[in-house]
Amino acid sequence: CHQFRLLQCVAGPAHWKEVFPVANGDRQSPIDIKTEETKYDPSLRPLNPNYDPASAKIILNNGHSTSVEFDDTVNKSVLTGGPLSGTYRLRQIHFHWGSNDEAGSEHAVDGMKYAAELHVVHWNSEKYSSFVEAARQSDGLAVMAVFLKIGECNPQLKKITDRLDTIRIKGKRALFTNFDPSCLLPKSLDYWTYFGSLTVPPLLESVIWIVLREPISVCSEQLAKFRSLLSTAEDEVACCLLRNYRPPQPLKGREVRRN
Ligand SMILES: COc1ccc(C[C@@]2(O)NC(=S)NC2=O)c(OC)c1
Ligand SMILES: [Zn+2]
Repeated sequence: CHQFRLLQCVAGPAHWKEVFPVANGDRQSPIDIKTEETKYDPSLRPLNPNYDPASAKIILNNGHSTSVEFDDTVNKSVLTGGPLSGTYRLRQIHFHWGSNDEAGSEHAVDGMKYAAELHVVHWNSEKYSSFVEAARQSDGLAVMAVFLKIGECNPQLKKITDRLDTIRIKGKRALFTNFDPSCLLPKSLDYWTYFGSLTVPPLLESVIWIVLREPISVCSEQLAKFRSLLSTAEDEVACCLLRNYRPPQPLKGREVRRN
């Protein structure tokens, strides 16, 4: 797996700018949220996630993360409110984690990183006709980020971690339905919001980030299951997907607002 490591290190975040110059752009994600510098904005509304469990379709290992993909051909599962104008349609959820419990989240709060981070990805179905089109627009995507803090095993997350052994190899997928991702949201939907980007190439600067302030819990055993996923396909030397978080990027004068 050594030579693969070499390949991975060449393809690591420090080298992305050589292939994707936007990596040095003005609205890159993730960021370190300095809570003292966030600005209360009374115009921010409550978040209004409204998901239909029947939208869930499959669980997938794409080699970079594990995701649950939803049917986004109609406005059945949507996010409205918060900083958003219009309706954003649920597309998928996926996770970021690290090689140990001390780090793994993409966003940081006053320099502190959580063990992992959930991204709930939506696209602006009012203005654009597909996810791919929306992903190229400055207001195309809305991603809700939820921090996972080491503690009690999370019974809702168990619905996902119990299925990971069936999709260990990159490219594997399995049916996964009757799942409402609201079950992974904390009690409080208070949030910070800022304009940013995807955190994996092509790093498109099309994301309205909504970072929930309250974490949900995850236990070490559940995180270990994420790390046992393989970043390699059937015919390759097996390599575990030990970490998949991008480090915080320069704020470049952006404002982080809070409700
Ligand atoms: C072009 O479409 C893309 C490309 C990459 C990702 C993955 C990611 O970069 N985006 C976020 S958010 N976290 C990530 O790891 C994506 O996720 C919805 C959609
Ligand atoms: Zn992500």
